Amino acid sequence: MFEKSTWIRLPRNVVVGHGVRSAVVDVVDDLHLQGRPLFVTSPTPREVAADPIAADFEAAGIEPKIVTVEKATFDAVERVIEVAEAEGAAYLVGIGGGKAIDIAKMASYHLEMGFLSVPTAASHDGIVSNRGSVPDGDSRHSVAAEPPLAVVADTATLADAPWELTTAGCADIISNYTAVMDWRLAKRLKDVEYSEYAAALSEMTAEILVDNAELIRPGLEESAWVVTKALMSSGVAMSIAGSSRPASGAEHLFSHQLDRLAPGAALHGHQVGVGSVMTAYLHGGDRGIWRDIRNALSSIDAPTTAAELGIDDETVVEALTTCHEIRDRYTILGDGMNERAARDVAKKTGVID
Ligand SMILES: NC(=O)C1=CN([C@@H]2O[C@H](COP(=O)(O)OP(=O)(O)OC[C@H]3O[C@@H](n4cnc5c(N)ncnc54)[C@H](OP(=O)(O)O)[C@@H]3O)[C@@H](O)[C@H]2O)C=CC1
Ligand SMILES: O=C(CO)COP(=O)(O)O
Ligand SMILES: [Zn+2]
Repeated sequence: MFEKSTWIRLPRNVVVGHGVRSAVVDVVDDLHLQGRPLFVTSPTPREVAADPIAADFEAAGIEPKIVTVEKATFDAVERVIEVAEAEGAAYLVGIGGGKAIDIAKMASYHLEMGFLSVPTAASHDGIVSNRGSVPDGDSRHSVAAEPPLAVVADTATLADAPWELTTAGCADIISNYTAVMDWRLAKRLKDVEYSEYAAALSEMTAEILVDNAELIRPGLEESAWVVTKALMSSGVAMSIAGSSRPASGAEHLFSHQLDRLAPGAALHGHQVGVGSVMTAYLHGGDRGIWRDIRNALSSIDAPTTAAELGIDDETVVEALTTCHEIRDRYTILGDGMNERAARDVAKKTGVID
């Protein structure tokens, strides 16, 4: 008997483009959301987007409450939940980079309340996904969270954000190549749950981004457009899969371990990009696609070496040899690399000297 079932939760409205920030209030209306919103933001995004959006709401007769978070922590999620309850908020709006959006996403999951994602940085593919990532003890990887009811991505705001945030978003997408290789390997060796649609979408997203790499330049609003569409597509692949598998393999394990060993040293996307160069080598050896990945990263100004990440060589080796323990996710790292093998791959790919 056929007993399979699936439940894919995707945003109902996706609005991307120049100046669409002013459409948030219309999106709320289109979704028939009633009552008082709670905006979750962080300091810079508050200035560049949350305050102007609040003014639009006020002009429409809606008085939003705003909470500003400084760090992605569970305390911050708790505080947002408390304020939402105390103020009788009807829905949340996450306005900012990954920090603000993840906190809003996780608080709304707990509150069983809808939320809207309004990214101010094209820095990673969590802007549309059903995954939230807030450090919890030693753990750094994402967990299930509320997917947004809508995403409103203003390319004018995204293009004005620091360039390295955009290159981090690009590198997060380029790393989909190795994430999918790991997922297919795990399917073959461990028969893990696998979706060919999600894998193909994730791969195609990386391919389209690489094919359009010449459009990704600082100060070009079109870059924000190309990258944001790719981030959306990658987030949708995760929602179809019901896990971060299509966009997170061993290169993400490596990055999560760097977050523990060298907190705050580099951006998520930049770390996964460098991880992807090395795990591509592990998959395909010298004739594999590791050079293509490295060249794609270089072409959009993303780091390809430990030095460019601002992380020392020994930390890279330590992360490579220990990151398989981070979570129960089978990848090319298997049950772990020894130090000699880790040093070898990092040297052969030019990540360390
Ligand atoms: N859910 C998921 O699947 C994923 C989640 N993540 C999580 O996302 C976070 C990383 O995302 P990231 O966006 O880099 O982090 P942040 O939200 O911390 O943003 C990075 C920096 O950019 C600033 N910023 C944001 N928007 C603008 C803007 N328009 N102009 C100027 N500065 C701006 C922020 O300012 P300020 O300091 O004032 O806030 C901050 O200093 C991590 O917490 C990570 O764990 C990462 C990958 C996937
Ligand atoms: O960053 C992600 C996808 O790009 C989410 O992956 P993780 O589940 O490994 O945190
Ligand atoms: Zn990522």
